[in-house]
Amino acid sequence: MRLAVFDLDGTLVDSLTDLADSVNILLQGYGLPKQDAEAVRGMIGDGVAALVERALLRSGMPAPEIDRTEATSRFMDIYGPRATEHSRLFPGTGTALTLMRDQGWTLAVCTNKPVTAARAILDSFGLTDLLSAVSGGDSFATRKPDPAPLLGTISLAGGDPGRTVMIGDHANDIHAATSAGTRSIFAGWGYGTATCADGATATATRISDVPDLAAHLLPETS
Ligand SMILES: O=C(O)COP(=O)(O)O
Ligand SMILES: [Mg+2]
Repeated sequence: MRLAVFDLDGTLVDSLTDLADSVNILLQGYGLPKQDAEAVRGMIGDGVAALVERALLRSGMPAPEIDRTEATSRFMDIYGPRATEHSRLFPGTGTALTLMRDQGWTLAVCTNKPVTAARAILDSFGLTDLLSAVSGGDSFATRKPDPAPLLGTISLAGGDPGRTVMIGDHANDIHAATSAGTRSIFAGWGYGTATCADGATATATRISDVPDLAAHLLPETS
């Protein structure tokens, strides 16, 4: 079988506005200045604790004046209920995933976002039934760029790294794929910068290009 493992934020879902709004509600609660969405965009990709840490630092609040664990839990309380208020699938996502599933691909998600939030978001967009495995930043002992969560997701989906392609918008996704021995497609429509594509097997500019590109990287009969 052929397996396609997708990243979530910046790859399947444009979640920037809800993440930025939640960051700003958190900062406001601490009496700190707001951050614009473009700044928050560069903070996404290493999980929620890193996002909170970066936002606090950028707002001028160095450790240890605010308890980071408490701030992260506050953030999740804020973000949880509003995670799909403005978030939308990138155009063509549902069609691309359905097409790949119909072409015989097994599909999975490996995100650094906490898995409960990831599952709720995937559910709200009706994607859960298409996916054989979903893992988050708290599903395994480590997060991307470590290959372990990707390898764990591949195993949960019943796949094999040599027959897997990872699709993601961050250098973490590409590095995890390289270390895990999978092919990779850099999601050029997401939140990463051009250098995040370094080392990727291929780059796509829109998700609608992924089915053909993935089939080219992993032909059915190879
Ligand atoms: O939670 C994050 O920082 C981003 O998650 P992602 O791995 O889906 O891009
Ligand atoms: Mg991402």
